[in-house]
Amino acid sequence: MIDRDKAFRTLSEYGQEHLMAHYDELDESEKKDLLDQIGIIDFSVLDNLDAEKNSNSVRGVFEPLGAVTIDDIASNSVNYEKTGIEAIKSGRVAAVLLAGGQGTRLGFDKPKGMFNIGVDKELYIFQCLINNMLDVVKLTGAWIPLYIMTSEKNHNETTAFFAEKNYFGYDHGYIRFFIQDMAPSVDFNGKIMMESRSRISVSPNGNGGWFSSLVRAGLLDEIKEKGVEWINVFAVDNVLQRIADPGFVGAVIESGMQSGSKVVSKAFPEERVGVLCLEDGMPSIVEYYEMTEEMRTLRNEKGELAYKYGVILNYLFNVEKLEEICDRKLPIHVVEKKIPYMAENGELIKPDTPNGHKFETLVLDMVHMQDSCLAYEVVREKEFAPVKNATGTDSVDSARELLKANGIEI
Ligand SMILES: CC(=O)N[C@H]1[C@@H](OP(=O)(O)O)O[C@H](CO)[C@@H](O)[C@@H]1O
Repeated sequence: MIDRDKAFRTLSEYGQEHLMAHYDELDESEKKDLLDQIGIIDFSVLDNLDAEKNSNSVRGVFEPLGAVTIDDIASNSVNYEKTGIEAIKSGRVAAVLLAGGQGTRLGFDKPKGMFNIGVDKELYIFQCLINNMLDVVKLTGAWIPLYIMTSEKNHNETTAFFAEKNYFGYDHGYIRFFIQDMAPSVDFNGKIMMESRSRISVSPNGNGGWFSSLVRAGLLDEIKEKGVEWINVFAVDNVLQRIADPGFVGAVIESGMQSGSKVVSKAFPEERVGVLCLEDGMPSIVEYYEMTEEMRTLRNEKGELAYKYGVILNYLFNVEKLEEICDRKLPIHVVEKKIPYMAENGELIKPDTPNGHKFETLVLDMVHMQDSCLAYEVVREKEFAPVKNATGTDSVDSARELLKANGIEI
């Protein structure tokens, strides 16, 4: 633990002395709690508030990137699957589930994966994902090591839930949990916010933090000891996605590329998915909110969207390459958010409009650090049912329809 003076020096270096304004009024355990938080926060992220204007907004020259299409895959599936099954059977494939988030946008104040998407029966989001993995376990006869990233906010609830549900039938010897690192939240003047007199406002540092958090948790050694070569990283919110999909794994291995990304053909220009493309000749993803109107709507000579391959947040990375790039800093995205904060009178306020910034690294920036990335096109109706909102597009309702259409009882 750092002492009071050291904490104060660190804060003054970054103009954040106000975090200790109430220090003398705190009891001993609160004092310790506050100093512990100051001790672990990486204050250097604050530098991005100025640097942001320069670094993240300057992008290279974009070009569309081709994919192995649904038709290509159909004609090579036997071959791809054979290669993928071999890799899975020999323990060369693991999976990482990004589950640090809460179900806030669904109106659900628990880990998102604990949301029950079932109608006539219980069917949790986590359960859908595990069931999808169990299909591959059945096919290959091999358990795929699964690493689940939680956050400080939802770790205890998530681990207790999995234990209570007996890991939904997955061999829990193959499941490990690790906690995502946190970053502080700031107001529009760059001052870190407080949630109470002894609690600094922090939030998970974006889904790009998964690899460094995994390394910090000491799990990379285990991954290497097991002989894992490929890691399939996937998001919690797509209940139809295939995980450690032998066809995808096999196609990436056969292609000789360093990484792979599952993609869908975008349904319409404004669809809220990032697009996989080339930036200065290297694979890159441009998020939906970063795309220019021209990039969103440009058509090729066939009349299709030029940037048509949307990512579904299901990537395959090579462990050796990840180790090589892990010392390189991922760009930090400064994102406007609604951040609960303590007012002058000590009351916790939950704002209705954005009132500050959070700092996030994004997994998609790791794609730009790869020499190559195979875009692997999947059938959206079969593999893409994102649960982002309570109703409407990409919602609980639309995901339920898609689950039913795929013969899954809900
Ligand atoms: C930072 C990140 O990984 N963003 C992802 C993620 O976006 P959301 O803003 O979380 O919906 O999921 C999309 C797929 O549902 C994917 O297209 C996009 O690239």
